[in-house]
Amino acid sequence: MIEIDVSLARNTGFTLTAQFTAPQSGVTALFGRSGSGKTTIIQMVAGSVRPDQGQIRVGDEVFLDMAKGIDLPIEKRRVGYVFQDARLFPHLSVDNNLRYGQRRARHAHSIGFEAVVDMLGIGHLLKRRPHTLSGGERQRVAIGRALLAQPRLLLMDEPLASLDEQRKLEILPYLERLRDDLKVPILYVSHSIDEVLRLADTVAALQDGTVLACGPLADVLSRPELLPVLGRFDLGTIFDCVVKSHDADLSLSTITFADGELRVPLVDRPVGAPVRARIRSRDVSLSLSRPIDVSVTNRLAGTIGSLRREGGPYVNVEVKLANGKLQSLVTLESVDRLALEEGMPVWAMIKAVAVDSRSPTFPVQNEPFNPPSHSAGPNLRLVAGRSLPPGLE
Ligand SMILES: Nc1ncnc2c1ncn2[C@@H]1O[C@H](COP(=O)(O)OP(=O)(O)OP(=O)(O)O)[C@@H](O)[C@H]1O
Repeated sequence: MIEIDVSLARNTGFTLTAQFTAPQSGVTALFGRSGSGKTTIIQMVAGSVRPDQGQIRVGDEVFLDMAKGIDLPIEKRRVGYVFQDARLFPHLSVDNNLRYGQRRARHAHSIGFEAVVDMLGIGHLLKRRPHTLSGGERQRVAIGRALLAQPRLLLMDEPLASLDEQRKLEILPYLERLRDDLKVPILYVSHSIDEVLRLADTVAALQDGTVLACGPLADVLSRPELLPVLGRFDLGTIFDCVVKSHDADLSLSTITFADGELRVPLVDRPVGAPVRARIRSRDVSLSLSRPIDVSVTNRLAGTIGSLRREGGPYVNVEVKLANGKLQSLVTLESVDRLALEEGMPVWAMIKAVAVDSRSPTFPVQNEPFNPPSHSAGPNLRLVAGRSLPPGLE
């Protein structure tokens, strides 16, 4: 396990009191708004910032124990650090930047040069100097350099933050390969829910220097405590699913999870592949009877677990499914009209286009789903089996 229990009062008035544990495997995202203390925590893990009090342990290795006077020097911590900007040596070629990382390794080389170059797709860049690379290429080299120092833990501080959307999409698959192919645990700082959703196994959500929640991604991202971090309209439910089938004509896939199936916009992964589906609470509506003549594709039967009044007209309804649960954000008016109460059976309805499905293993849909344009008309006709009504042609 990675165990962090630290406190620090900055002279700027910022106070950090963070306690959480994360598995010593996979990606743990430190997620929160700007200024919540994410970077401060990883600087403490790296050893460049010392807390006033606390302990940091990674597996058997105690990095820091202020009470016992233990403060392992930076070089003995064996952590790799990737910053927002690549910070490569400008006078060295890509090859020599990577070799520099390799020379810093004080341990047996389990991560080989060729493997890293191959995994990050930087073989063709080896002779080039950093200033001739794109931002995304530079970041891939920086990651390679950090990995070749054979870290026991990789710290990544918003490694995509300085890149435009296109470059981000370019680099995400490499990060996914890193996560899946290497056994190096990663602490990943981000304030992007999309990145977290795509990369993280565990999430520690921070606000104003405290950890609001920490645990498996699906569990943490659906917790109401996350409201200040995610905002009301981004709270939701995450299901770990498997691709069951594709319907290319309709541009839809069917994915299955513990509580049934969902129809979602076509997922670019083979049948049998794992995908994560994220359903925002605001995209889930409720019905007391089995919905028949509605356009909504996905319907799940459950019972109301709880109703929680939010600010304004909103009520968050937790719907218990046979195995899991689903959050729905409705108005107080609807709660009154349907006389919703705990224990009541309901149908939860989710539009197919509202399900954001991403692969925890490989890129799926990098772009938000765009509703079909009129050129998708033939497919729509296929669904209906008849001509579209005038005006929709
Ligand atoms: N060296 C420093 N001295 C004093 N205060 C600092 C220092 N570094 C950061 N802070 C303050 O500590 C707080 C947390 O900063 P930190 O960089 O950890 O946040 P963050 O969550 O990583 O933010 P961002 O997403 O913007 O990078 C902020 O209020 C910041 O102003």
